[in-house]
Amino acid sequence: MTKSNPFEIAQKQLDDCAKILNLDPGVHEFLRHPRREFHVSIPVRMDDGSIKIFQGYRVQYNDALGPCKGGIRYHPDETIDTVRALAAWMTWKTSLLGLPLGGGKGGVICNPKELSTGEQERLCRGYVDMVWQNIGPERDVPAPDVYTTPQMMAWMMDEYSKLTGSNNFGCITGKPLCVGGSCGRSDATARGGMYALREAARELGIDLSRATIAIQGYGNAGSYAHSLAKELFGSKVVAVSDSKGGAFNPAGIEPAEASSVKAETCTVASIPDAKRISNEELLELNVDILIVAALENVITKENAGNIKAKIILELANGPTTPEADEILFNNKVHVIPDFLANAGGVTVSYFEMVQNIMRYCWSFEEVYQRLDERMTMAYQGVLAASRQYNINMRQAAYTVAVARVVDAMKTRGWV
Ligand SMILES: NC(=O)C1=CN([C@@H]2O[C@H](COP(=O)(O)OP(=O)(O)OC[C@H]3O[C@@H](n4cnc5c(N)ncnc54)[C@H](O)[C@@H]3O)[C@@H](O)[C@H]2O)C=CC1
Ligand SMILES: O=C(O)CCC(=O)C(=O)O
Repeated sequence: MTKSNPFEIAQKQLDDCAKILNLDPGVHEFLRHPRREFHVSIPVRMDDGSIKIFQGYRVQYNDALGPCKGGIRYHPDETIDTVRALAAWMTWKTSLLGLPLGGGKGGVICNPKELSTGEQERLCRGYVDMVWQNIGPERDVPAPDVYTTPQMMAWMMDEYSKLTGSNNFGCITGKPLCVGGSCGRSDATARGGMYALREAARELGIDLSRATIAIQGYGNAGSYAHSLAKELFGSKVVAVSDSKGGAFNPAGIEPAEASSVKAETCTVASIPDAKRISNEELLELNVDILIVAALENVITKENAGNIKAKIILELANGPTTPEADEILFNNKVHVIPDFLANAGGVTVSYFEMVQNIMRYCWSFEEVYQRLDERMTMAYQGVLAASRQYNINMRQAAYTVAVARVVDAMKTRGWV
């Protein structure tokens, strides 16, 4: 099976939306491509004294609604097309949530698991050295994504501050609390997803306190989804997985156990008393809710028909291909699409920017309440559009988000 190109998928999704909105062909073509992108070579002094060159990218997809915003991914399989797709999805995400921000994304081809702490720090500073003139609070504000951490954001913020000669905390989000981070950013992606899930369950008449859940991916998004599903709803998580495989226990898996096993063995697959399963098997389990929280293209036309969950919460970006979307819609599986489901992260990143610029420090309660309001409003808006046009939830999210970006472009006189 050939691996689908995420940017071609993002473009196909936009093409479907252009038809529904009857978009002007020129406007449609403009939105199919990033406005600007940077390709950089980053020299890093390795611990053995050698110099290694890493390839990096920053894509600024569209900034009609405000400065670009989006994470930086470190991954050995990173490609420019993955970054382009992620930057496009960021554009629709910030728009859908009503944030005064555009969409961007960054990436570096590397495996941080193979780098020492010192090498990671030099790579983070080197990345900023290459892009600092093109980012910043008024231009483009990066954040964490797959295999990047709050500590890395702190090094990047520090490098940017040194280069600009001021304490520029608002240049990057997802920072640790002691250097301008926000309460609630660490679990924001999963928490926002839980608020959307609560709305969907209410709509479908599913009692979350009795629901069973399987979670693919056990990093920032997936592990917090596990603990929050238990804390907020009392749901039973029966399966979890990461890049090394999965574990299934119909009696339920405790978040504390999964986290401690992962800390000790580097994988959740070795949880005792659980059956080892593959990532593919996890997707097809007989559960009420499937949470995908790893990478792109995991739900495809090959496996979509075998999915038994009633709700899919897409905390990952781009986990479902367009062919799979059609199958899921026909099978009445309620998909909470990525740029709605995982928008909690960028929403609290936006709160972090606001606090940095205004020198505020909001409490956890203030952050949770503001996040809940935005996620609930976004979910209800998408549901209403899906009913109005009889389209799936992803197409509905696109219609709301793209219309706002087009309106801003027209008002600014771009098109
Ligand atoms: N961290 C954030 O604030 C946000 C993250 N996302 C998305 O959520 C997804 C996960 O990101 P994070 O949790 O931040 O990353 P992370 O780096 O904290 O964790 C990634 C997890 O995915 C697992 N994984 C990697 N390859 C896998 C595979 N082939 N099969 C199964 N599991 C695999 C890893 O083992 C790890 O547990 C990504 O799609 C990311 O773009 C979306 C919005 C915000
Ligand atoms: O927090 C942010 O600014 C963006 C997070 C991100 O990369 C995403 O939502 O995919």
